[in-house]
Amino acid sequence: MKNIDKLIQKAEELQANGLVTRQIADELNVSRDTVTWLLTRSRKEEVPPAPKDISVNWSNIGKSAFRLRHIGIALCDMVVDTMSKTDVEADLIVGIGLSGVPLASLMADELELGLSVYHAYNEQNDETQNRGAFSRNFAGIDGKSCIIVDDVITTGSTMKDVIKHLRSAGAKPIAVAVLVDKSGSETISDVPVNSLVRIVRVD
Ligand SMILES: O=P(O)(O)OC[C@H]1O[C@H](OP(=O)(O)OP(=O)(O)O)[C@H](O)[C@@H]1O
Repeated sequence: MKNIDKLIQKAEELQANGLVTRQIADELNVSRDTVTWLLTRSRKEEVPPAPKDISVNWSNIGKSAFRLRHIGIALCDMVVDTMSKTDVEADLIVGIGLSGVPLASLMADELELGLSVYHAYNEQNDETQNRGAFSRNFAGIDGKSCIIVDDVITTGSTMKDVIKHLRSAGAKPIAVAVLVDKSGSETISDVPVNSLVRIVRVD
């Protein structure tokens, strides 16, 4: 089966299980436009050209704590390098749930920093609205300098949300660290983005 057919099948399965477009997009690490396209194609309707998008599957890293730890160390190295060019010292790693949290936890351990966790929620009936909160089970963020960790940036909207929440709570987001940045951004809301892989379109 071709990769595209596998994606269509997975999108259909997730839809049948009650997930909305945004959730399917998050699960497949593609944009919402791509999910709409995949589902339209699956119904054999006349389809517009496919959106320009890339599906990221990092499960060969995520399935092994050993691999994840080593990837986390590589990301720490990048972040330390970036931060050595500034006077700012980090206090906290903020992991974005769910997929950013294992990586964030390993990085907090490696850098001997506190660990905070952000739950990204979206409104049930409004796929355009992101809402989120910091978990009370982890470190508080007030006044802290934070490195935000996630697996993938697709549109950047989750990251913008976290940065906004941190600032409004009096914390200072000083760096973003992700495995893959599909937005190709060097900064998001003026915070430098460190990614192991940055995808930049040339067309
Ligand atoms: O840049 P964006 O378009 O905002 O998309 C990126 C976000 O989507 C995924 O999270 P998701 O909400 O699926 O949670 P998950 O970590 O449980 O997969 C991913 O882990 C990022 O947090």
